[in-house]
Amino acid sequence: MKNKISIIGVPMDLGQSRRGVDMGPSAMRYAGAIEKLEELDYQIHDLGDIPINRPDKPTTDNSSNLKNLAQVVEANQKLAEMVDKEIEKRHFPLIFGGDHSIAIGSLAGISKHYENLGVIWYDAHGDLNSGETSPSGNIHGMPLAVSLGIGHEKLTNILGFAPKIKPENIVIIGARSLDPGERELIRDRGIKVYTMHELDRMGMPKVMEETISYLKERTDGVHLSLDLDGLDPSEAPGVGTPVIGGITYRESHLAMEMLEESKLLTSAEFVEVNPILDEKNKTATVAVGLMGSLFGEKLK
Ligand SMILES: NC(=[NH2+])NCCC[C@H](N)C(=O)O
Ligand SMILES: [Mn+2]
Ligand SMILES: [Mn+2]
Repeated sequence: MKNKISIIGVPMDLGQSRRGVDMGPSAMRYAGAIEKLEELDYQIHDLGDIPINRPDKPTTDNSSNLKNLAQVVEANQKLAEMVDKEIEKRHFPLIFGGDHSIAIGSLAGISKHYENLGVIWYDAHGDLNSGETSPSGNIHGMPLAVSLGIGHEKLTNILGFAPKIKPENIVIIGARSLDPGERELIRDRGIKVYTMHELDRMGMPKVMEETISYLKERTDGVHLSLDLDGLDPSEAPGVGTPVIGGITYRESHLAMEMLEESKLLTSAEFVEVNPILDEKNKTATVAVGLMGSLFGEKLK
């Protein structure tokens, strides 16, 4: 029997302020995501895109500085419910963003099914802000904190429980732009982080070996949340918050291949692809290439 992957597109751009990232799911489909996974002999269930309620102009909640809070909550609620159902059917959820605020819904739906869900956060950023520490009010800078139960109650309490994950089950890879409040949280909660400094010193093979054995010991499922801005902007230019000095294309493929070999992953998402800021759909193409490695494309 073929393994089943359920693809859910989330055309969300309300978690940040640059338009176009809502076209990420189409860009990845256009770059051949479905065909690639089918070639790798998976049975694909493409559930299409979740409808997003778009306000005429950006809204800010009176009780907080969070932008478009109501719409972000609504979309993540829907996403969480869909992900939950797919896992119940024993399908592997693969989510296409959209900005990174959608990880709130993914993690809500997934974490219902695990005691100790592990999370690999492949990103230039920590996304560990809350309303109090955020420099921008953009919810895409908050999903990892929200999943730890930190932040606005409407976000932390999606599906009616919090927290979704434990700090010791998180590994951040590729960080190079952390706000002061995020650094504090990482220190206080003991979150494992491989910054670009560690990547340079240790190399990707060692970083992934350590990540895999660390998560293998303590988790019963692992979600990969891959923000394309984790890669260097020369190789993935179509992102809203690029930071130079990132992970290379080759290192990223190796990371995906090592994850595939580990058989640890139980869900994944690819986020922050913005075709308007891209060069000829390069970033979506990189994302689809990485999916290939993650799902077993290599010469054996
Ligand atoms: N998912 C992302 N690209 N996040 C970028 C966050 C940038 C910054 N730390 C903020 O809170 O606004
Ligand atoms: Mn990022
Ligand atoms: Mn991110």
